[in-house]
Amino acid sequence: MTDHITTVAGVAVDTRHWIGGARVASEETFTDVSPIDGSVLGEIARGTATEATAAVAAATAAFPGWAATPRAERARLLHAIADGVEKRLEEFAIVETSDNGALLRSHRRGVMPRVAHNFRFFADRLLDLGHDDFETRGHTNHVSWDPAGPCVLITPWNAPLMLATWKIAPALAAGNTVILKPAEWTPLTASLLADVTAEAGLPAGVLNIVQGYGAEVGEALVTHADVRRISFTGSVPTARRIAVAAGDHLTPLSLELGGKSPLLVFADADLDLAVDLAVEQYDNAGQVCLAATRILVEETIAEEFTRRFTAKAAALTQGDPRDPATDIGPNIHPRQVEKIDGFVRRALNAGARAIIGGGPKTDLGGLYYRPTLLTDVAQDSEIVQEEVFGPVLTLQTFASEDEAVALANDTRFGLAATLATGDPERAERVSARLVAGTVWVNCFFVRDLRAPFGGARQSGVGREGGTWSFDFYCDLKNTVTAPTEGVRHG
Ligand SMILES: NC(=O)c1ccc[n+]([C@@H]2O[C@H](COP(=O)([O-])OP(=O)(O)OC[C@H]3O[C@@H](n4cnc5c(N)ncnc54)[C@H](O)[C@@H]3O)[C@@H](O)[C@H]2O)c1
Ligand SMILES: O=C/C=C/C=C(\O)C(=O)O
Repeated sequence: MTDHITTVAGVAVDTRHWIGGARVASEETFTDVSPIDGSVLGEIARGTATEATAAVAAATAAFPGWAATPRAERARLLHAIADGVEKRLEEFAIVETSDNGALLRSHRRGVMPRVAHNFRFFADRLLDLGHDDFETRGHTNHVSWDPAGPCVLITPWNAPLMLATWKIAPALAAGNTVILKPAEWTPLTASLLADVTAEAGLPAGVLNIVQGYGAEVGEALVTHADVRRISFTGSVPTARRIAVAAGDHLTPLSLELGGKSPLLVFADADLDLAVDLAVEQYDNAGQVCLAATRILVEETIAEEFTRRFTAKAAALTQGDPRDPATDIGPNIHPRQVEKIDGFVRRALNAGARAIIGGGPKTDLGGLYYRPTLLTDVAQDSEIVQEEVFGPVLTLQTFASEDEAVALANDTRFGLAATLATGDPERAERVSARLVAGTVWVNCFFVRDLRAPFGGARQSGVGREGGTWSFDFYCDLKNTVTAPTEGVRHG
């Protein structure tokens, strides 16, 4: 590493913050390590309240100019950023894989194209954004979508750039300025994005990126009085802290949190499809907020389901996420692996049985965990109620539709639910009864950015996506104008 630049898989990445259109170093740094092999990727600037204050000041200064920039020009710049991401897609993909250990083939084919799409989608949606004017006794009501101001966006490590741009794009489209605080385990692709936005011509201070720990720079950002919106994706305990911090200034919040989503498999389902959907839950080594980690199977088909699931899961290849043949890569961090294993140990001690897996895959080194399916688990047990965030699923059976729905909803979460059934009427009935922000019927992770996205109960507060993103990131205003002549006070 020289002059704050580190080279990751041949790609030069600046390790400093990006504040007001300039690179800014901190006195202290933290070490970013690759989960693939434990190698050091860089010494990253460790922000404090000083950098948080500077970033909010830069975002505040840039706000009036950006807010006044015509929608068409804002949209053009967002498309230019998408072009830049697409042009450097391979670099983004390999750097993200090095940093968080998710599959390179997923980053190439799915995740990084989605990053570009996040910008394109919200740019286009901005141009369509409107509201029909309406009349009240001769007065016109005109609704406008005013930009709100500087937005603090705080994001996790499991899909770093995808989840960051899912917030950055609508916030910028809306005419706001942004301060992003990426997760400290995955700081790199956000820094590359800063380069791309500069090349695209985004004015200085419109997007700022501060690196560092949540308890330090993160806390300083969410308590800042000049911040007009906070959007957070991460865990429930952190969300609680942020909500309390935001309470001081009553800063509006959007929270996208954890889950313990069910996969309901009815006897009338296409069993191969159901098994495919279940095995898909090991994607990203189980580090997916939406993952359907509680498999609920109708008891008459449980044996056959388990047989096919076991065969299918046995064919999964674990290993280096850069290898195109790999299906499951490492988990993010030794702490995360310890946490996953703790959940599994306690479940086994409480009487659970591991149908597959049940521990780390030691021959690959410390961070790989064997895909695990646990059965004989009590509904009120920790393993059924708490989010593990690793490749660990539970299997329970049900005897009736009512029981299936009762088990599915018996959780403090409500992010998503998936059901497999061959009966469209059952699909409709059950979907209507499930508590979840998204329900997938005979499919999983089909995402359309026009749809509302978020969770019920402790899976979140508010919805983002499509118009809902603009609802959150804008200060909606209604202007009521009297007729030029005639009526006053109606
Ligand atoms: N609903 C969704 O869309 C979604 C998507 C992905 C992940 N998740 C959830 O995220 C969690 C995993 O991510 P994680 O472990 O990085 O979560 P986390 O809550 O530990 O950290 C998330 C972010 O918050 C920051 N942070 C921590 N303390 C803070 C504080 N006091 N003030 C401000 N910022 C602070 C962290 O630095 C990080 O950037 C899981 O629960 C998962 O379900 C949810
Ligand atoms: O791990 C969680 C993944 C969340 C996905 C999205 O936020 C999305 O697809 O927009």
